[in-house]
Amino acid sequence: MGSTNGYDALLVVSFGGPEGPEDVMPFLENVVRGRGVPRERLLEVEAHYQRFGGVSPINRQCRDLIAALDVGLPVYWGNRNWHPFLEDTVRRMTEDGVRKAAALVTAAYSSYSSCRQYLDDIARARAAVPGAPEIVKLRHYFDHPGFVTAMADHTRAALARLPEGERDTARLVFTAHSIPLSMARTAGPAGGAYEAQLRETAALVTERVDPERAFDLVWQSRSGPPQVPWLEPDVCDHLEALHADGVRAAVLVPIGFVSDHMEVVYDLDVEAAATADKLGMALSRAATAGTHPAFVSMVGELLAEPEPAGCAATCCPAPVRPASSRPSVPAPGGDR
Ligand SMILES: CC1=C(CCC(=O)O)c2cc3nc(cc4[nH]c(cc5[nH]c(cc1n2)c(C)c5CCC(=O)O)c(CCC(=O)O)c4C)C(CCC(=O)O)=C3C
Ligand SMILES: [Fe+2]
Repeated sequence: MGSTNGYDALLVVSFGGPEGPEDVMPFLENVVRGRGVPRERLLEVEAHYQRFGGVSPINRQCRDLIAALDVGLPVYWGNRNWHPFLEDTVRRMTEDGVRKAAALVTAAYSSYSSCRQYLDDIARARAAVPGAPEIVKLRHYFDHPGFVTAMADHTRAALARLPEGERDTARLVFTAHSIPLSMARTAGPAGGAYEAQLRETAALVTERVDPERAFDLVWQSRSGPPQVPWLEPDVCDHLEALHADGVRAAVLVPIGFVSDHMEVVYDLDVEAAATADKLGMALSRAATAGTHPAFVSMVGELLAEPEPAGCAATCCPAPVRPASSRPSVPAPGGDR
């Protein structure tokens, strides 16, 4: 396809995840360094990973997406929290003579966690490698027709998997990762962008699937200390509330994520599924965008767009954390 912006490579930037039992704790420590996540929560999450043999599905999904891409450029892959680390990838790109790469981040929305942290980690990796290429982050794609089409197709397929008698009245329940309220308030140029963008995508998907149907946006995977307020309601509490209102069936649509990684397969397919089971509700979970052809084509379309202006330095600032949650000694590699 070539590129109008002088890109000579595409860099896929993702979260990273463990690939075996012994990777799990060091990975989790990278993720939560300086973030004030209670130890008990960490051990709980460790058990989620160990239940799946210590292997997060996210790396396989990144490899599958990269294999499906056909953008006429060399494609590199680097993660924030596990191998292949961004810094190692940027070093390889530099050795290969890459001058200007476009970055596709596997997170579609604005917020500190889903945008700024990726930008910071790209900047840190570039700073560590002399002669590193310029890296231009592609724009947020939450409302791109490729992403919306993929999610709409997967939502229709999930509806079709419900028992026939429940399909017409099933509620669409869109989910995304909860974030602290302080982070939600400062997301995007004017604040509130994470939730507003998610609501917009949920509406766009619903419009394509069945404009008459009721839908909700709820949250999953909350962590952090209990006294810190995060976006609510949690998906499992919401299923209880729907049940109490007489709703008999729901389709969970994880629009907050682009692949069926651990937060999706554990928090929805294990936990939310158990809640629905207990309540006697029919539940079906839509696949994430993954390697849906419309999502794959979107990447080529983003590369052909005029070069994005990029986020202002003041956009999606790091949330102020309680002093007790900050490390007293900076960790090697900095505050990821
Ligand atoms: C907005 C958002 C996304 C979506 C955007 C994006 O995709 O980036 C996302 C994705 C992901 N989150 C993931 C994993 C984890 N997130 C954690 C912790 C946290 N996530 C947060 C936010 C988000 N997270 C926040 C505010 C925290 C609290 C700590 C902090 O303030 O930073 C923890 C620590 C344990 C825990 O506390 O749960 C883990 C293990 C994985 C990998 C899954 C796999 O391995 O398959 C993925 C894709
Ligand atoms: Fe997370």
